[in-house]
Amino acid sequence: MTFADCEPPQRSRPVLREVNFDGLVGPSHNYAGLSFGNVASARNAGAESSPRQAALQGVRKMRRMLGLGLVQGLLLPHDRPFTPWLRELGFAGSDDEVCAAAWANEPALLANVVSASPMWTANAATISPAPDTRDGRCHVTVANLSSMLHRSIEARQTAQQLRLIFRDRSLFAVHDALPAKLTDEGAANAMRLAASHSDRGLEIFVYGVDNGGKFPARQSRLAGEAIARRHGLSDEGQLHVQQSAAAIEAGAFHNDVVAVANENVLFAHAQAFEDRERVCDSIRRRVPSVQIIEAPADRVSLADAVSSYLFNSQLVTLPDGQTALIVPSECRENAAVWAWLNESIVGQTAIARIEVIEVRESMRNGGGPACLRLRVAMSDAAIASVDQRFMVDEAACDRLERVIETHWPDRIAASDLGKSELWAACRAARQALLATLGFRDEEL
Ligand SMILES: NCCC[C@H](NC(=O)CCC(=O)O)C(=O)O
Repeated sequence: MTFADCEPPQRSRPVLREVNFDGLVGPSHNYAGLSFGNVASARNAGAESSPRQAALQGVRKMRRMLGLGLVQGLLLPHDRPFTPWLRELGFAGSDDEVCAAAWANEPALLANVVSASPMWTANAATISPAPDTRDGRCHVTVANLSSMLHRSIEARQTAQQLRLIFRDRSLFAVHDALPAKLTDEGAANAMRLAASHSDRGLEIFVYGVDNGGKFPARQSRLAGEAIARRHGLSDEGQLHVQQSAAAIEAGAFHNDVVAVANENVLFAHAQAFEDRERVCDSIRRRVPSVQIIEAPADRVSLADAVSSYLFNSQLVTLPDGQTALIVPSECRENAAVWAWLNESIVGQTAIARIEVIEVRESMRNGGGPACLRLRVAMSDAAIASVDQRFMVDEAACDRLERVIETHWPDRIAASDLGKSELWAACRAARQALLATLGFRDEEL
């Protein structure tokens, strides 16, 4: 059965466009090696970071998207070091005393509340656009990110921002994070396939299973099922798929390291899913117009997919209807990946065009172009309803660059994490950003 068979014809169906909300890289961006199973994070543990370069690379990415005619939004860095969390663990005194005591007690505790990990907004929430849901609203579930300690701290502040952005409750429903045992990493493990953004879609939830491998599975099946239920998806409109154990073992800690979808195009590694044939058959049955573009393992190994982040590209529809793949520059540096893309993909498949962008600072923590954005398909009325301080145009990029250049630390070395100068610089930088964008203290 396809959607066309079971749906009444939709009258005056609004046109939806995708908005990408990029996470602005926070002033505390550093390499503390906190994400077990994320090979880039482990490899770069202890290296010196450049928060300023990282944030500027992010703004340049937003400019590129605007230049392509796409709609761009942003999510803000969280309060760091996040002392309320340390206080819950019993540390007391002034903010600096709390941080110093945590550092002296166990440096990793402080590293957790300093991490700039909210930049990867593909993990902020899972989105079900309006055409997919029973009540016709766009549903949003904040991710609990409970697999990794540093990321489990994010949900509270993320929820606060998403409620500010999606404030019109006739158009949006923002749900709190699921209970921690239902590990949920948000949109990085969800894909949507539909004839177009405006049509009713098939939402694919990809979960992992822990079966004695060396790396943890970070998304539970129960989380995807709970999200589908609370968002009001139909049975035909959801599919729950197991990520392949081989992909997790190769370092694909989220599905978006091995697969990405846009409208009716699915771009994936042949070893992305546990039961590939069955998954592809169910997708083809439910979305008859789907085009599945697969990288065979003999052209692109899982190791190449993970090191180049080929599938962590943004797959987008340009205003002229063409499909473009926005790849990280690491793809151009990988001979096998670059040859396959140019010989077999561009112009030979639905992917008409490739854009190369550089987000190297984020990549070194395992976050590519797709990790840095939360995509939300919305009608123009819904776009107009969001808090416009979270929408980005060229002038906003100019303002962001100025505040980053003035306030973001140039470098952070591992030993800097315990220094009060760094904590003060991070607080001041965020305050300057909030003031620049017109936020009052009590709002965030
Ligand atoms: N979607 C990309 C997420 C990358 C993220 N990296 C990190 O948190 C690295 C943090 C550190 O090692 O400091 C993660 O693994 O969740």
